[in-house]
Amino acid sequence: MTHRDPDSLRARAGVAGDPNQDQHFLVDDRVLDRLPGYLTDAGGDTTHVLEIGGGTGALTDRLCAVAESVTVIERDPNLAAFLREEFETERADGTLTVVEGDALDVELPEFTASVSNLPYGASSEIAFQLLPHGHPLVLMFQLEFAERMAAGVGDDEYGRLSVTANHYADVELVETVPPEAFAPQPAVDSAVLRTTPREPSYTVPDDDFFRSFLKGIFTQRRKTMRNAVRNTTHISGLGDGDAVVDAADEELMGRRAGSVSPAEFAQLTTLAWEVGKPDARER
Ligand SMILES: C[S@@+](CC[C@H](N)C(=O)[O-])C[C@H]1O[C@@H](n2cnc3c(N)ncnc32)[C@H](O)[C@@H]1O
Repeated sequence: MTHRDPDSLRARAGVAGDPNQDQHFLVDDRVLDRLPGYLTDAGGDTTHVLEIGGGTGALTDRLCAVAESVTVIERDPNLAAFLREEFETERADGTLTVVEGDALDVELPEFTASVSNLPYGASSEIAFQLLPHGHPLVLMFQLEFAERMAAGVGDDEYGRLSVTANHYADVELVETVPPEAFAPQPAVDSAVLRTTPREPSYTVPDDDFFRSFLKGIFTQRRKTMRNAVRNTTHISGLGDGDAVVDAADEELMGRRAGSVSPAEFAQLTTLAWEVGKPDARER
């Protein structure tokens, strides 16, 4: 199947792309052609694919070819107007809906999967808004961020982002993408992550407390867990860090956060919730 040419789309839209608005359009056909495959090869449901940040529509075009329906959200009014005009046929036959607005403000439609080349300035917020929906995602990020999301325990990049993302899904880095694949070119390499939703193998008593506990601990990743728990009660909201340290496993308290698995963090969170008097319990 022939697809719309990314350079012709940019020419018809009459835009160069504004890096200050996170506008880096994909112009490499091979990368564009591979992106929907990361979803369909893994059996992802293409009934309703959500794309965040449509730009000039090069990816939108590829998604319309594989999905029953697509909704694209685009913040820039000029680009949203261009998408409406360029994809008039797809809109008329019900394949495509164009939503003009900020992905962090608009109400997201029901979707079965998302494939998006994310605006990097909001990629973390958008990813963590999408992950709890429990659908497969194929998302382009800055490489460094993608590596942190996909890292496993013991890896250099393992941290709060890895544990939080792993709570919702298996995360794989499927492709790194150089700056030359985009126009205008970003300053850094990019990477595509595929997330496959699943229930975590552990439970936590309160998701918000789990997140703030992790946030606190990983600000002190070079310290022992003992000191990290004690020193970060202002972030985690723990009333009594010492009680948690006293009740927790000695060996675990002597380690550093980078070697503590998501399941061990969950266990410690449960203990902290029970003995550490977190603020969140009072809500
Ligand atoms: C990295 S570009 C990707 C464009 C296109 N999908 C492509 O691959 O060529 C990100 C797009 O998101 C838009 N954008 C930036 N911030 C946004 C936000 N908060 N909500 C929705 N769209 C946003 C930008 O205007 C830009 O068109």
